[in-house]
Amino acid sequence: MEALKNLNIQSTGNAELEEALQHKIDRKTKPIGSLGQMERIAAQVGLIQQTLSPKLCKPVMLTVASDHWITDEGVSPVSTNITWQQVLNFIGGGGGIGLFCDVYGFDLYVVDAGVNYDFPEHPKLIDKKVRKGTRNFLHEHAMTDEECNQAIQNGRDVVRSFAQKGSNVVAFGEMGIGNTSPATALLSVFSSTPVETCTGPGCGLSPDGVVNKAAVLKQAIAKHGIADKPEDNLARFGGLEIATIAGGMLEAAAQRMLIVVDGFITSSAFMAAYEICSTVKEYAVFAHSSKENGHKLMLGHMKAEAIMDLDLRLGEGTGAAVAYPIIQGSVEMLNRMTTFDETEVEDTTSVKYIEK
Ligand SMILES: O=C(O)c1ccc[n+]([C@@H]2O[C@H](COP(=O)([O-])O)[C@@H](O)[C@H]2O)c1
Ligand SMILES: Cc1cc2nc[nH]c2cc1C
Repeated sequence: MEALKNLNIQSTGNAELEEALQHKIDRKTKPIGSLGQMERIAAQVGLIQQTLSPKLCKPVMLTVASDHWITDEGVSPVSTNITWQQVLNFIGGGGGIGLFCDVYGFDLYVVDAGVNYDFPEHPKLIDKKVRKGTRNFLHEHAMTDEECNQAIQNGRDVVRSFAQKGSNVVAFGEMGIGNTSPATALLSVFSSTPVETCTGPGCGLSPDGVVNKAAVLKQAIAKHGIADKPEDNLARFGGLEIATIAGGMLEAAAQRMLIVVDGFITSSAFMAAYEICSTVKEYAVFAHSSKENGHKLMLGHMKAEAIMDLDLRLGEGTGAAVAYPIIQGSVEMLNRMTTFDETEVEDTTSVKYIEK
């Protein structure tokens, strides 16, 4: 696929720096390893930036929106009008993501990847509309190869433009009524898990509705079959926002940016990117474990460790924004926490913690 050519993602691996980062963390006035996942995040950001003193600059939140005509099959409990209405809400600073970006210091942009609405121009809205809504993949592929390619390219272009403006942290979220269906289909396809096990209520489907949703997805997967190439599965079962986010994540890794992944749908985009190039995982932190059924399965499939579990299932990027202070704290710990060498605290680094 054209949009995946000239993609150069380098491993962050550097044994010498990794050891130096670990030593720096171990000299802090704390028992060895006692800041747990925060230590791993600090070392990861150090490796991404190839420094003992990383800095988080100009964090940007990209909430990518699209509609999905699989909704014609009754797979979502709410009207597709919510997608465009929420886009307008977000760019005005509203909704969960508008609020949390304000609280946690993210510069929020909404990317229109395929919303069924003609928006007026707005400084916070990036027009990358490929078409009005992903096709109903019960009957035809969700995207043509060209549409999927365009969406991936758009994601890459948007992220590159922020890297060029000095952002080295990019969080991803999404808005799209019906988009738990493509995310669920991708989970089933990529993890070889029965689709019934992957399917959940999305934004509030009834138990009968969930049974219908799983049946629709099962039929769609049987109709199109599973392709060898991840990008072909993305075109068959994905969504325009999912493909745009996947492209954005791949570009973020190529630009050595830290990627903050939100919930179920954003993680499905990450999973597609991961299937395309698994090195992308070295650049990603997973904000939270969503309440949507398949998310824990999805994270497990990628051996990914989520920062928190707050029973969130809103999407939009909200979990990524809420988790960000933990990432900031991890990096500040590496840079600014006192050490045994500069305080009067007795050095306890010879004490080893034995797991029971
Ligand atoms: O991020 C999540 O984990 C998450 C889980 C369930 C639902 N959502 C949001 O709900 C919408 C999709 O739900 P649905 O039922 O219409 O497929 C979409 O706008 C997502 O942002 C998000
Ligand atoms: C109101 C509403 C807000 C959302 N935000 C993300 N998905 C959503 C779904 C609904 C229904």
